[in-house]
Amino acid sequence: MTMSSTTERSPDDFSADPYLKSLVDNDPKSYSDGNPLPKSTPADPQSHQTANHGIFIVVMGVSGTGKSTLGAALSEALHVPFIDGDDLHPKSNVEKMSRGEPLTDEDRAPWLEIIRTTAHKKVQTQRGEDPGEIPEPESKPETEHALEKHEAKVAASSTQLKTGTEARSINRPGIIIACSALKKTYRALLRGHEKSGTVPSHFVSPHSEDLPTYFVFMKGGKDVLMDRMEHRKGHFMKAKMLESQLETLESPEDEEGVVTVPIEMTLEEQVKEIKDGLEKFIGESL
Ligand SMILES: Nc1ncnc2c1ncn2[C@@H]1O[C@H](COP(=O)(O)OP(=O)(O)OP(=O)(O)O)[C@@H](O)[C@H]1O
Ligand SMILES: O=C(O)[C@H](O)[C@@H](O)[C@H](O)[C@H](O)CO
Repeated sequence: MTMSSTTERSPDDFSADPYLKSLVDNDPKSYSDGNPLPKSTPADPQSHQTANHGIFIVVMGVSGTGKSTLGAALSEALHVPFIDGDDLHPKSNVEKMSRGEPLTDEDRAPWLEIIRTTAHKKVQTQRGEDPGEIPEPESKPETEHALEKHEAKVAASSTQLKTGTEARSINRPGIIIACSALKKTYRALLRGHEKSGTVPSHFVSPHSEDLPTYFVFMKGGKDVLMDRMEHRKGHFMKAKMLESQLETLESPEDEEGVVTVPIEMTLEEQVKEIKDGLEKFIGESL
C-alpha cells in the first residue's frame, strides 16, 4: 500500500488521539480558515551546497540496529542536534508496539509527517527564521537534553568562529533524526516528495529542495540484531517484533543520498564512514 493511497483523516479522527488532538488544537488558524502555514521561499536546487542551507539526516534501519546510539554520536561529531524519532510517535503507536503489535502504514503516516515537520522547524529556528505556528510536538527530556547540548556547543563554536578556526566545520544548520523509515514510500514522505494526507493542513512540510534529506542506512543481519535486542533492557520494543521489522524493510541502497553502514562496525568507524559519505553528497566538509 502506498502512502498516497492511505485514507484521508478528518479532524474528528484527531480528536480520538489526545496527542494528535493537542497538535490540532494548537493551531486554530489552519483549522478555522484552512490556511496552510506560510512556506519558506523555495530554494535553488543547488543551494544546499552552501554552508547556510540546512540538512536533514535520517538515521534509519530496523529496531535494534543502533540508530539512537549512532544518532547521538553523529550529533557530537557534526555539531548538529539529534532527536530520537521514537519520542515523536503518537502515544497510541508506542502502546501498540509495547503490546507486540507491528504498526501499519496508517499508524506510521502521521508520525512520519511529524518527523519532517519537526526537522524543518528545528532548521528554521537555527537559521534565525520564524518557524511559524507549527506546534511543538510532545517531546521527552532526552530530546530537550540533546537540543540543549547542541545549543551549548553552538555557543562554544561561536568563540571558535571569532578566532577564525574551524569556521567551515561548525554551526551548520541541520538536524539528525532516528527513524526506522522502513519502506520506500515512507522515505518519499520524509524527503518531502510525497504527502500522506493523514495529518491536518498545518503540517505542511517543506518541499524536498527546501530541506535536502539524506539517509544513513544501518544494515545488519538478523542474528546480531536478535542478540542486541534480547540484551537491551527497558525498551518498549521487544525482540519478537524483529521478524515483522525485517519483513517490512525495503532496502534504500539504490536510492539517492543514502550512506550505508554495517551495524557490526564500531561506533567510531560508523561515524567516519558517514561523515565521508555525506561530504561526498554535499560537496564540502562537514
Ligand atoms: N556499534 C555498535 N556495536 C555494538 N552494539 C551496539 C552498537 N550500536 C548500538 N549497540 C547496542 O545495540 C542495542 C540497540 O541500539 P539502539 O537502541 O541504539 O538501537 P535502535 O535502532 O535505536 O533501536 P530502536 O529502533 O528499537 O529504538 C543497544 O543495546 C546498544 O547499546
Ligand atoms: O516503524 C516502526 O515500526 C517503528 O518506528 C519502530 O521501528 C520503532 O519506532 C522503533 O524501532 C522502536 O524500537
